[in-house]
Amino acid sequence: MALLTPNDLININKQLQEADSVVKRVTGLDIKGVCQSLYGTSPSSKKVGIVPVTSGNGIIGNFSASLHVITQYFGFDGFVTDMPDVSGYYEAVQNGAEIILMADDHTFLAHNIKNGKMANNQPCTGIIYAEIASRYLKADSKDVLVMGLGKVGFPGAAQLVQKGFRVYGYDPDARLLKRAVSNLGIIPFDPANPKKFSIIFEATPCANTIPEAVLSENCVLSTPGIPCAISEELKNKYDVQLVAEPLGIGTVSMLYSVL
Ligand SMILES: NC(=O)C1=CN([C@@H]2O[C@H](COP(=O)(O)OP(=O)(O)OC[C@H]3O[C@@H](n4cnc5c(N)ncnc54)[C@H](O)[C@@H]3O)[C@@H](O)[C@H]2O)C=CC1
Ligand SMILES: N[C@@H](CCCCNC(=O)[C@H]1CCC=N1)C(=O)O
Ligand SMILES: [Mg+2]
Repeated sequence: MALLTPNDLININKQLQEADSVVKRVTGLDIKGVCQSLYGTSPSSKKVGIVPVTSGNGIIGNFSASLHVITQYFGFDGFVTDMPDVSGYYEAVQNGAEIILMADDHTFLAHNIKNGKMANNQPCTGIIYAEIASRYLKADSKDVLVMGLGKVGFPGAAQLVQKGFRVYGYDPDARLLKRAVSNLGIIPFDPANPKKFSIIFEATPCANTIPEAVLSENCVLSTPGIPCAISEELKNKYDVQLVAEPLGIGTVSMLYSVL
């Protein structure tokens, strides 16, 4: 499980603002607008209880505080409980939380205790980053490249297939590539025989996963992957429209999916 570090989350509000302006440039919508079109739900100021969890590797510095900033940025009424774990959950419900946000080392969930809906961060992240990529106003074809077909990448690839794109996918894990080809009907991308794309979605925990040969001028790279999939040098050389943010875009996708 690739865990966030406090350093990934420094000044999350500025990171959200920067990501929002790229999303607007790429899709014509802001992040909230993409969520509304994805889930058909509208903005809400619902009370969100953020519960720190000490299990496993324990509390991650800046994590709960960042979730608080994220809920406020997107217009929800968030609060972080004083206590963690079971006591924190009890405190959140006692203080009127309608949605609970909490994460251990394996699962980051949003649970709407009023309507029973529950969301998992991994598919919600893949779906929204794929949706942003698919809405690139200047895309010159329906071809899209997906790098990484794991817990975030596979649901993102499924979203792109569902929206009628011609999805080329790659993962060095042959089992996962085979699963995506047989379950989603994607085209296995051959790194030895690359082609250029204007839309790329990446979801891997590795740097430099995007070969220069697939980059076209002004292409969109939509990636939740940490560290970033592309070097600053390549990003500048091709003027890549990079949509990348460590926590907030995936979280607001979870929140809108449980409204
Ligand atoms: N920004 C955000 O909001 C979020 C970011 N993440 C990050 O997204 C990344 C992916 O997370 P998961 O899908 O849960 O991990 P995962 O381990 O389930 O999947 C990652 C996949 O990438 C593949 N991969 C590795 N190198 C590759 C390469 N060169 N080309 C293509 N595929 C390659 C691996 O074989 C693996 O199947 C992690 O870095 C995680 O921290 C996860 C959730 C939210
Ligand atoms: N238990 C800790 C939070 C652990 C979160 C681990 N999961 C990740 O880092 C995932 C979530 C999005 C990106 N990576 C706390 O409450 O402070
Ligand atoms: Mg994110």
